[in-house]
Amino acid sequence: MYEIAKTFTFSASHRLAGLPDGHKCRRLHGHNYTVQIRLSADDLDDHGFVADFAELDRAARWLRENLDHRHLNDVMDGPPTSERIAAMVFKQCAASLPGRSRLHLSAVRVAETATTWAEYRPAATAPKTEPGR
Ligand SMILES: Nc1nc2c(c(=O)[nH]1)N=C([C@H](O)[C@H](O)COP(=O)(O)OP(=O)(O)OP(=O)(O)O)CN2
Ligand SMILES: [Zn+2]
Repeated sequence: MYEIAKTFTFSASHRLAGLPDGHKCRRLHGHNYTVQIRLSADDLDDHGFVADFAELDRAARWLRENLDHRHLNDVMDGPPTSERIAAMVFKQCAASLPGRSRLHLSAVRVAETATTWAEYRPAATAPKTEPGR
């Protein structure tokens, strides 16, 4: 299987109001989010591409138009965690991809900081855990 990826950024504010009293993330704050969108295929097209990287630009349009410089609590129902943002972006990007069965949106990864990330991928393509773990 081949996989391509492109990374996008957006800036937004949020607060995670359901966290315990005193947790710093209950307070209004913001992040420069990084979103990596990954597209896979079992074979390549006539150009030797999984898909033109421009396909990923199109998939990310929703992200730029709907999340950049927004307050994420206003955009989402429920807590705007990285995990839930990744799932939301995945669903939106999947809907905007061309309807060619050769291509699969394999994962969306969201990072709030340089050292943390959360990823959403459909269960069918999730890596298997080792027995006994
Ligand atoms: N599993 C998750 N945990 C946390 C999330 C999340 O989306 N998923 N989000 C937060 C907050 O948004 C917080 O702003 C980020 O927390 P953290 O990485 O701790 O941020 P810092 O830059 O302050 O990191 P330090 O290592 O503490 O300096 C919290 N948890
Ligand atoms: Zn935060």
